Amino acid sequence: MKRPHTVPKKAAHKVHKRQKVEDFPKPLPPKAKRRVQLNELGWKTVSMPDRLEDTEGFYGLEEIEDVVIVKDATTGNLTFETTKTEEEVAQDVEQAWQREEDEAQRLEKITFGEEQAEEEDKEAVAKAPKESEDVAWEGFSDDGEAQEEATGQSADAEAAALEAAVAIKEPKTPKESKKEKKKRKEAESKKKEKKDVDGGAPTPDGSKDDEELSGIDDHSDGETFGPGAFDILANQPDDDGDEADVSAWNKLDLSEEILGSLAKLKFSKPTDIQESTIPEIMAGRDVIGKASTGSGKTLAFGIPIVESFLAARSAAKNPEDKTPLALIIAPTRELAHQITAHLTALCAKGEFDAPYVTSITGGLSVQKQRRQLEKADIVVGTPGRLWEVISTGQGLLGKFKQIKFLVIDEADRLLSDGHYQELGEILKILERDDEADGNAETDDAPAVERQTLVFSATFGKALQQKLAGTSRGGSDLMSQQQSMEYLLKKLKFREEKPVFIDANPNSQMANKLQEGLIECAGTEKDLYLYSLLMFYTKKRALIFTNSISAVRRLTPFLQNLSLPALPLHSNMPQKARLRSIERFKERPGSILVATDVAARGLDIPKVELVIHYHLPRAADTYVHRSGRTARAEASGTSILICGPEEVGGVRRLVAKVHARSGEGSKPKNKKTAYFIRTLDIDRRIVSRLRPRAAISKQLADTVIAKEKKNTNDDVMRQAAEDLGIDYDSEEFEKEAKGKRGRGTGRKKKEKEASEMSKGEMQALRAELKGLLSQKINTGVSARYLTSGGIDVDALMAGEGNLEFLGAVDGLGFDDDV
Ligand SMILES: Nc1ncnc2c1ncn2[C@@H]1O[C@H](COP(=O)(O)OP(=O)(O)OP(=O)(O)O)[C@@H](O)[C@H]1O
Repeated sequence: MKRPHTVPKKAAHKVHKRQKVEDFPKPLPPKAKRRVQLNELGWKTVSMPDRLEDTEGFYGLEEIEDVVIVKDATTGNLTFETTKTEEEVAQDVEQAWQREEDEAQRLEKITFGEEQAEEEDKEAVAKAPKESEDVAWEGFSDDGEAQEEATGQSADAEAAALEAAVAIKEPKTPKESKKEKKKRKEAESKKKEKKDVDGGAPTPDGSKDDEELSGIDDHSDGETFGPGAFDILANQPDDDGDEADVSAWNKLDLSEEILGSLAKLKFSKPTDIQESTIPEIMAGRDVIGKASTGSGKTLAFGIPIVESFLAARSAAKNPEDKTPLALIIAPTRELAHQITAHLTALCAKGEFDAPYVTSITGGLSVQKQRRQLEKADIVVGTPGRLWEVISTGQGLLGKFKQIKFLVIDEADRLLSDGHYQELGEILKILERDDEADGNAETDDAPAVERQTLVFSATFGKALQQKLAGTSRGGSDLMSQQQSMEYLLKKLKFREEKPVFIDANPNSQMANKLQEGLIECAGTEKDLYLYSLLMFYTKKRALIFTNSISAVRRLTPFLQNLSLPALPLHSNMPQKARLRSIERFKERPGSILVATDVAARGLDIPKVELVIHYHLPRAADTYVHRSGRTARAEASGTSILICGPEEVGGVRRLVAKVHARSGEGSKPKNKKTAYFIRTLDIDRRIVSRLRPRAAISKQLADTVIAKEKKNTNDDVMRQAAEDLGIDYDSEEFEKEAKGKRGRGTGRKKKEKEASEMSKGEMQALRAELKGLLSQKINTGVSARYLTSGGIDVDALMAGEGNLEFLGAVDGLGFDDDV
């Protein structure tokens, strides 16, 4: 039996025609049939052609043998029966787990680039240093501006109002005391001694040891995805063996182990949010932390958790009684894996026994995750899978009730309507009084003093309201206060007043982000997207859409135009999601076309351009999407493509996002007129790109229509087989004809597209190839792609993209904002 779209087929008995009946051995008595649940069986994955996986039109196929579908004649309900014994089924399941583990390990090897390497030269590759695309990270500026913002907040009337709800703590830069200085000096000299003893000495071939090279300890279990997918910290430029001077961290009273890790990572100083939250968390306070995107919030809560792990090491328990120390909840799988990788990498750089950090997310085996939980110190997960695993596992409830840290990352998202349900269940069980429940399993569990830590770049409720919504009334202050009250209500903080730390009170957007918009007819967004990407060739770009179908359509549209586009959306199989991110990260100049599943938290180095193909549905989404670029010290650009009717909404949105900077729509600096600048694309160039864009769109639509038709046919055929009737697609279509309704025009187009012949498609591809080989030359006279952004010298010299005469930089933005 295959799922999702095949019916069970009994193995055909091949009987030799001339064989006599009496030659057969006596038939075995029929095996007893047992009713089974499909999700309890050991399904085998059916390999699919790459083409299908890449278009992401399928979820993948799995098959199972010896299972028949039984239909109840009266109710029509379907049940499933097998002749296998319980042991046989258990064996199948065990084998399925094994296959899954093997597959995960294989994937991980691909991630590390090891599979091919193994064939070529195992040893040489194992020793070779991994290439890092990153430039040295210089650390955050500690200049007066940030200080001013911070101190400005304390005097702010808003702060007084908020204080009613939470204890506000201003970010501060404490001066190093004599004691601290002494401690720092001691630590530094100890570190030096240690280095002198064991090291930093290169291995004979000049490379570093394996652990340091790999960056992330993957625990060899295949489910904590390794550096390839999320080598957040492994990207940091520490390959030269040098360590940074980390004396700027001393005021935070961190352990030598963590200081050692930070030195190796070359994180020479804490970011504002780290500096202000770490001491509070280490002092046992509940903390709500707000800071702009890419400002290091993960380590702001991660470092104190690891410190707590290190402090508790001596009180090691029997592994059987092991309980996780921290539970970190994030809204998406990718973010959960990234946080896991981030913390694992922090510890891998240190010289201590690292805590076991594991991800509990959908898309991977539940059983295996349960096993991993048994040894986990830090658990990072998405609410749905966490709830499933905790609530159905044995003894896990009691263990989780003893966690010492509960972290809600991207809290405004997780606590918003529509996402809260499963998180709410988790919170409920964590708070539940067992004695009242009579829950014997956890009666012995001691009451634990748990710290609750809540982080995000956006907290204002107004930011969550839809653009078209009613957010005009009420100031941002009110909404922020409301959202704090909301948080206090939903989360059971241990303290009456958790500390609220806003590291960037005057701005939600990253410092070095430049914002622009391009106006075009709604029907021409594809063309303008292509034009923009042609202009920005070689920039790593992230394109956001509001729907999965748009991702499915735009990816082949861009690929047909020879642009390296990759898809990312929540309906893709998990391994394909990870693969897309990995490729996006590896290949300079690649393009990720994504839904908002990529909007929050993802920390992919060197994303230089974010394009909003669809307008974000809410202002907070705009902040988070745009925050995928201009992270840490880097600069980046965010461009909205909008139809004429959308421009007003966009301006409102941007005004709202920048409202707290206190400048309204005043100029950001002398050169840039407003926070967001309208980009004046040269329409002549766009019109020269139109023919190729049109053909590419036609091809992409055709492929999708054909796939859709095939999938529909399969589904109909299965339904027909289940019902015991014949399915004839043409007959079915004839019957459907005449039933006219909404979407008939679209369906007609789809049908036409799905019927395009191979020859016609080949002809279109050839035509497109011809067009792509031509230069788009407008002559070097008037205006170019955008006013003021063209490097005319480069243009004259024929530099930049060969297919498209134009500079690749500029776009009328200033380099330093
Ligand atoms: N002290 C530091 N010095 C230098 N780099 C740092 C420091 N702390 C964190 N980073 C790096 O900064 C980047 C952004 O960190 P992180 O992902 O934690 O940001 P964030 O604030 O959680 O962003 P978002 O709001 O988008 O989730 C990461 O690549 C991380 O390795």
